[in-house]
Amino acid sequence: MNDSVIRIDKLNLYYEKFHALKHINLDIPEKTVTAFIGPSGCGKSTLLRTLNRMNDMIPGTRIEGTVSIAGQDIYGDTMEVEMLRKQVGMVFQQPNPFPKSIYDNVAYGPRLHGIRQKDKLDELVEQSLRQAALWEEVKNFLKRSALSLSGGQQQRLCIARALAVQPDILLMDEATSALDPISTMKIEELVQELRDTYTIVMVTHNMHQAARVSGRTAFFLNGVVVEAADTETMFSTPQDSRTEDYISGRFG
Ligand SMILES: Nc1ncnc2c1ncn2[C@@H]1O[C@H](COP(=O)(O)OP(=O)(O)OP(=O)(O)O)[C@@H](O)[C@H]1O
Repeated sequence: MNDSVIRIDKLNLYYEKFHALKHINLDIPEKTVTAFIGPSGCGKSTLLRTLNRMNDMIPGTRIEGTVSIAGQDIYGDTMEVEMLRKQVGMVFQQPNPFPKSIYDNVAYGPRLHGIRQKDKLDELVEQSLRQAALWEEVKNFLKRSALSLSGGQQQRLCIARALAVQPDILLMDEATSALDPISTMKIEELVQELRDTYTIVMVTHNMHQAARVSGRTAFFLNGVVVEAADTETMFSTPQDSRTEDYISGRFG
């Protein structure tokens, strides 16, 4: 396992009185794809959101314990949330491009962080679209509305937008579940290309997807991480009978 870049220690999360995450201890290795799997409502997205403090936006949420990224406590007093979100990008289930041009979607983050020179922006836009395997399809239409793209292209555009601010970590919350099989395959291939450069954490309902693309898997049940292991080990020799029941399709 690569060195851990994210360390989650004794984490509890409450939505008002509801105890959604219970005493989570989990290390997430850098430059690896880690998959969160488990039945609906078990806390996968909730844990993912704690990693870039998206849960701050949900009123009534309270956490205990620590999450540190590259050694820094992200809930500590000195953490700047804007910088955290630059370091930890996120892609959601539904592609959500801005109603702007393809170019402006990708340039949005860099501009927000103060980059104004056209050459530099052009370079970042091209590089990000190439990394997201979309450049060849859109290079002649960069001024076109992002909303004119197909769902799969929109999702790759959202990945390009996330990569444009040069994050270290990319969070993907069921990023292919709204896509057709071919677009899903393209995103999976893309994730495999990105995994040597970025730390990727993905929530997926699809165990086959977890097995195909991740190096590490964590299995969740009722707000608890039951087991975390190398994906191959988890799928071939799960340690906990609940993991075995889930991956063999007995529930969920
Ligand atoms: N904003 C919220 N307010 C209150 N409860 C919430 C909120 N978001 C999630 N929950 C509850 O927390 C629990 C965990 O939800 P979460 O979305 O993290 O699960 P999940 O494993 O990602 O599920 P799914 O696979 O269906 O997306 C669920 O019981 C859910 O109803």
